[in-house]
Amino acid sequence: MKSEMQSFSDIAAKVAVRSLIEEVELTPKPGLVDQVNTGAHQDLTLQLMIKSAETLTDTFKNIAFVSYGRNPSQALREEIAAIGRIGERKMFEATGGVNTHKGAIWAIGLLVSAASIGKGRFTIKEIVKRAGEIASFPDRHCPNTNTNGRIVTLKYGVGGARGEAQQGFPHIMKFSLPMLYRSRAYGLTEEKARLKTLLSLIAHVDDTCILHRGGTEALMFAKKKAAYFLTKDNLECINTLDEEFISRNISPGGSADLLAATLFLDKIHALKAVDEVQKYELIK
Ligand SMILES: CC(C)(COP(=O)(O)OP(=O)(O)OC[C@H]1O[C@@H](n2cnc3c(N)ncnc32)[C@H](O)[C@@H]1O)[C@@H](O)C(=O)NCCC(=O)NCCS
Ligand SMILES: Nc1ncnc2c1ncn2[C@@H]1O[C@H](COP(=O)(O)OP(=O)(O)OP(=O)(O)O)[C@@H](O)[C@H]1O
Repeated sequence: MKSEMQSFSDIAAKVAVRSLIEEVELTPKPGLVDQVNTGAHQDLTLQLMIKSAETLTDTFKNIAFVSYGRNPSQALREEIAAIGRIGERKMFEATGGVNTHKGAIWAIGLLVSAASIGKGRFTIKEIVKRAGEIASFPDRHCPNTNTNGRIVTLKYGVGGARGEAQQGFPHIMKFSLPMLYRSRAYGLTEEKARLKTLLSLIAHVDDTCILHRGGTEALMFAKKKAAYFLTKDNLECINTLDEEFISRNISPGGSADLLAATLFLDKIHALKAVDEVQKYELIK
């Protein structure tokens, strides 16, 4: 029989991978890979994104397993960083060197770890708080390479993926989760609710993917346009935004990662209320 720790790790990994797949399958999305086009990307496809997500199951499972019932600490930070880096390697092997989910491994990896610290019983607020604590321990084994994110965070003085996590995912707590819940309560279809959730992120996140490709001008453009489309009831015209992003080479990859992280938190929270048998039914 499986231990509680093994069951939770299996479930958390399934929910994490499901969230990644649901993010990429959401269509339309401006500038991002979806079921209709590959957005502002020449090297990514829907199939590659799904394959990449599926290779990450063991990474998330192992992160949950080593985190179960522990407290945030330097030791835990280093253990999950090592697992996260193995995950990144597997992702690059599966995609032939293309970056499909680097930011997502980071954000969702931390959230999986935090949820597992609480043995699946934490509230969303507790999960993001613990994730922030883990991310705030120094990454002593981080290779000293000049990643796009690092170059851009220094150049423009923004927090990027690291800052977002260290602060306890403020854009999820302030914008995307409230938008998801409000849109559902308002009676929007789940698809539209998720699209609005994504737009709420693009309108506020200092996305290093956008900054790296197009600087401040592109970031300002993306934020302004997303805020404008959020005021529209008819979201069908989102295809126009997709065309504008593609023509300017804008890809809000950081917001896409945070959308997947939002879906992860929403699902993990929903699973708290059901018993073990129902859990497996729900995540099948
Ligand atoms: C912190 C990470 C993301 C590296 O960050 P860095 O900015 O140097 O890298 P890079 O530019 O290659 O990737 C940044 C990624 O974050 C996403 N992103 C961009 N902006 C933002 C933002 N504002 N908020 C959240 N995510 C963002 C993008 O999609 C992008 O893919 C991460 O790869 C890392 O350090 N991993 C080590 C393994 C680890 O510690 N894991 C622990 C948990 S699994
Ligand atoms: N649906 C999606 N479409 C495109 N990118 C996504 C999607 N979902 C998540 N992302 C995120 O966007 C990032 C890819 O962005 P990008 O290709 O700009 O990064 P890069 O490879 O670091 O830089 P560049 O391609 O500009 O040289 C991935 O790390 C991934 O986490």
